[in-house]
Amino acid sequence: MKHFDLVVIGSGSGDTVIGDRPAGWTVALVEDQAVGFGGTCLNVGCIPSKMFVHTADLAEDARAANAFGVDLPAPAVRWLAIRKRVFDRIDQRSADGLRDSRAGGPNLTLFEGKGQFTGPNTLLVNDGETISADRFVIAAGSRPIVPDVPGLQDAGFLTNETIMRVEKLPERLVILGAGAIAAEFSHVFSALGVHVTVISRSGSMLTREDEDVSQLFTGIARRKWDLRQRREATRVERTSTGIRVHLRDPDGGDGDDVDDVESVQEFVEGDELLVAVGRRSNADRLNLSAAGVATHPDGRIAVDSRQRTNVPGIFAIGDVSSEHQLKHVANHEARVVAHNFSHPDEPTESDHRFVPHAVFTSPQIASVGLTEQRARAEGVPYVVGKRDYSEIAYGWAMNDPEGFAKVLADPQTGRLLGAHIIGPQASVLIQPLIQAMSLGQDAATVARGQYWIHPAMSELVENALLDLPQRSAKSPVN
Ligand SMILES: Cc1cc2nc3c(=O)[nH]c(=O)nc-3n(C[C@H](O)[C@H](O)[C@H](O)COP(=O)(O)OP(=O)(O)OC[C@H]3O[C@@H](n4cnc5c(N)ncnc54)[C@H](O)[C@@H]3O)c2cc1C
Ligand SMILES: NC(=O)c1ccc[n+]([C@@H]2O[C@H](COP(=O)([O-])OP(=O)(O)OC[C@H]3O[C@@H](n4cnc5c(N)ncnc54)[C@H](O)[C@@H]3O)[C@@H](O)[C@H]2O)c1
Repeated sequence: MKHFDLVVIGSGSGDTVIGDRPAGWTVALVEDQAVGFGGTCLNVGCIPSKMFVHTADLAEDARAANAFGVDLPAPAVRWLAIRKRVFDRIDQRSADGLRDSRAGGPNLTLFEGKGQFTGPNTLLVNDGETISADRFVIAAGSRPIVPDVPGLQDAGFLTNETIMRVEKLPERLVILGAGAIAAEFSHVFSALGVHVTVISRSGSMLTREDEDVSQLFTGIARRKWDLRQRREATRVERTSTGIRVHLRDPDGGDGDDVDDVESVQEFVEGDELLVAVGRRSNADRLNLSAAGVATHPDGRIAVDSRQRTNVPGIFAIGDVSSEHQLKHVANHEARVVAHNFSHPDEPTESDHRFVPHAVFTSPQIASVGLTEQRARAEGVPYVVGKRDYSEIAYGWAMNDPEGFAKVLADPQTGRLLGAHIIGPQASVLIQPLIQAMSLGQDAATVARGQYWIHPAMSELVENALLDLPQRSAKSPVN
């Protein structure tokens, strides 16, 4: 049996651990290429989706140009050219990674196949070879949840793993779910001219965002897409004209009422159906019971702040264990593990206090820290500052009528508790607020302790901070 200092399962964020491993360690990477070498973010997640989002933004801007006095023809969309631009780059990067890992190099061996534990120190690869190691890092990611809706499997559906590679742009797309993936792909496909229907179980889209953000975005979504609110899928069928999803009001009664509700015959139909109802940890693919690794009730591997599982020598990072299914969190956790391997006497811990995220839809959304509804529910005292894009000079330039930045601060200390932005470049604008929270700066220091370039869009952030009640503000500097 081959023995290694370290075995890493998963080539997504697991790759960072390998890159930063202590000199001289023998390492095995086990990867079954379920989504392509390099994992979700590279192949079927963040990176290709944002390349499509940028393309969609261009098409949307072209349609909006006449409001600025520039008349452009309606964009003609060449789907295969759009897809080729994205995947020529992605597939090359994935292939390069696979080639380099196959070539190995000093002390690196790639095992291509599915890894499953047979004990706390042993892993069976592809039902063939068993390898052993002193340490394991499980970076096995997550996969789309497929809800148990009658007819769904037979009718056929897309997930984030397949939708970006369809051969033909559908004329009509139905999306089940109203979270991050739904919001991003609704924007992508509607901007490319596809009729989009979104099925939301709750009354809103993006319900985990701050209530003001979710409410504004839901209103915008209703104008742009066929948003079916408070609806759940009861049955899916393929008809001669497409894929039909039968709907009912989730509060419309229990299962016995399905017939009554279906007699109303509410359904939506598309040429394609995207299922985007969340993602679940791949921990169940690893035969963890053989190693004795504990999991949470939702299936995620349980880890401590150093990413250690309950079994000595077994670590987990990223979507397989994290409550934040975000690439920057997976990367952070990978760096913590790698650091602690190299510096066992000066261990560091993962910092999940201020995890930001952005939803790259239209308008963009970015957020960090407490939402107002959570502050209320947890009884955290707070004050609010808010500024609309329409109140700052660059917002006039952009013609943005609705977007805003909202900050929550501690009324006593002036420390920021949360920040939420909806509007152009939200994902970039929020960064000084993430920095302030992470480095413990109070709102007044951030607002007045530096210059803000005039008339840049960042004045939105400055003005939201200045809108906080004065008691959390110190004397102005700039
Ligand atoms: C459509 C979409 C868009 C997203 N956009 C963003 C974004 O904009 N920003 C952001 O921060 N996050 C985004 N995310 C989330 C982000 O992609 C994930 O949080 C991140 O990729 C998780 O990385 P990971 O290393 O934990 O897992 P992965 O990258 O999924 O890596 C896991 C790897 O393990 C392999 N594997 C699994 N089980 C086994 C096994 N038993 N044996 C061998 N190999 C195995 C898999 O094949 C895979 O390659 C997005 C996700 C999706 C789906
Ligand atoms: N820009 C980004 O950072 C980004 C983009 C896309 C995805 N992601 C990551 O990927 C994860 C998965 O994205 P997602 O959009 O699939 O999940 P999500 O958790 O964001 O949203 C899931 C949606 O599905 C709904 N839902 C859940 N079960 C349902 C059911 N049985 N029937 C109908 N609706 C149901 C929920 O109410 C919610 O609206 C996200 O949580 C996020 O961490 C990140």
